[in-house]
Amino acid sequence: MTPIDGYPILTTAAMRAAEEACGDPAMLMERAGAAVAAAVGRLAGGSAILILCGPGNNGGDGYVAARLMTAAGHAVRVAADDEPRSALAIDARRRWTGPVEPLGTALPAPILVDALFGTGLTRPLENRTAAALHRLADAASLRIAIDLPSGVATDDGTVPTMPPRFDVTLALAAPKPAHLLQPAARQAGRVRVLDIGVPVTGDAHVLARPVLPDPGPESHKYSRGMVAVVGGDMAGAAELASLAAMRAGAGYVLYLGEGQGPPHGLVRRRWSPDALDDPRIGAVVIGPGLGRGDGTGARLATAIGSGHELVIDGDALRLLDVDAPRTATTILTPHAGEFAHLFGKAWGSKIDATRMAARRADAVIVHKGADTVIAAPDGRVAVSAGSSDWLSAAGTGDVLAGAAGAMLAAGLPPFEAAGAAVWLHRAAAAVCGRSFIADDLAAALSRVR
Ligand SMILES: NC(=O)C1=CN([C@@H]2O[C@H](COP(=O)(O)OP(=O)(O)OC[C@H]3O[C@@H](n4cnc5c(N)ncnc54)[C@H](OP(=O)(O)O)[C@@H]3O)[C@@H](O)[C@H]2O)[C@H](O)CC1
Ligand SMILES: [K+]
Repeated sequence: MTPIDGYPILTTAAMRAAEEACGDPAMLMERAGAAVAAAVGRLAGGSAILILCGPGNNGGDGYVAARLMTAAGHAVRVAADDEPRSALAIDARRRWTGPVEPLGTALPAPILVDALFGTGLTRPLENRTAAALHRLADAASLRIAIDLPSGVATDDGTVPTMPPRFDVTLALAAPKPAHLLQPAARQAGRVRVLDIGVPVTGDAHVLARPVLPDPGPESHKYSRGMVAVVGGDMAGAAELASLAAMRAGAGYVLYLGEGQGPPHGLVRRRWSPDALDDPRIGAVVIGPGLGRGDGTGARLATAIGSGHELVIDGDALRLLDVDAPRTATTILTPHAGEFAHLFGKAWGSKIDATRMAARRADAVIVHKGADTVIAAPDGRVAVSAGSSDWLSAAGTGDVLAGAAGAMLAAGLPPFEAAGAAVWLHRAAAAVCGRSFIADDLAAALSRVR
């Protein structure tokens, strides 16, 4: 049972291709069932287990696990409505010698294992199946989904049928998009990968802890990275971005706008058209608090023309022409509304849509949300799992933009810089707990850096 950080994310088709490349499918199901049996056995302790089996290979995994756990001394019952249809599942069912109860009348058990549907779900669950799943899940004290909660669409994280909320989902071989994308991801609970000997690769990964450069004896403020934050109508937002850049590790942050006061380490200067003419600037952050008034378009044009690496956020995203050529490395940080404004109606999953947008804009895109997706123009994707719902507050996006500026100025390539900023932002939110404010979040970056 491995945490998912850093794992490749596989779609249904990619998972099938990986399985096929592995040879004997019966051996794979036996391995999957054995891995499930070991994991569920550990989670269950001595409690009784009820396994719900569907007609496909997800159900087949359930029958194999039931057989192996019974042999290991666990109290296991099986419930199913449909006879198995795939050859593998038929064989797995044949080798389960215990009774199979109807779903509708099965009594609950403390440990519920959902092996109804996995990657092969093609339509909503029948009402009676969904009702039985919810009834039995509600009565259980631990709910475990095999591969995926039954009812979610593997490749885009939509929910043709809303499953119960599981405590643990055991992803076979690799996480799938539905383990990360909302609303499905919420229902999966903690996701752990079971290694079943299928090698998996891909260009989309679960965001992993970044390797961040630490200062050394030779370091000085400019070598740690100089970030310029372009201010505008709302000083507070740009100041938050500035503070976040400092807390994320930038050696020198220059705030170009109105306003006075702490922190005293922040260098304040009025905006002027030549304000960015400093070769020591490593990254420019523009958008937080920029506003949409007169002169904001000119500030954005100056930032883009400066040739410095860019983080474009907030109001600047409303002014940006994504198709206009830019020479500088760019990170764009849209939330869903800004993404729709920039790129129109999304096609496919959030992963697909963000990847296409990154190609089109020739920029790294941080498509924010409870399931933040980061994509690079070369097709690489990282998805952030498990961020705090308390991040849904004003100013948290400004903090992310500032952190991204610090990572760029520190010399990280843009895809890695964006991923590092998202990681730090999420980690800072985790240490802040509940009902924190954006200022707390910025301050907490120092604790997780
Ligand atoms: N990852 C691995 O290496 C391994 C994964 N395994 C497991 O296999 C499943 C995928 O198995 P598959 O048989 O492709 O799919 P499912 O078990 O999810 O279900 C497909 C069957 O269910 C029918 N179906 C689909 N949707 C519904 C629905 N809403 N209601 C009723 N029936 C439904 C479908 O029939 P069709 O009519 O759509 O053709 C199929 O009969 C994967 O998730 C893993 O658990 C293997 O063990 C090997 C290793
Ligand atoms: K399942």
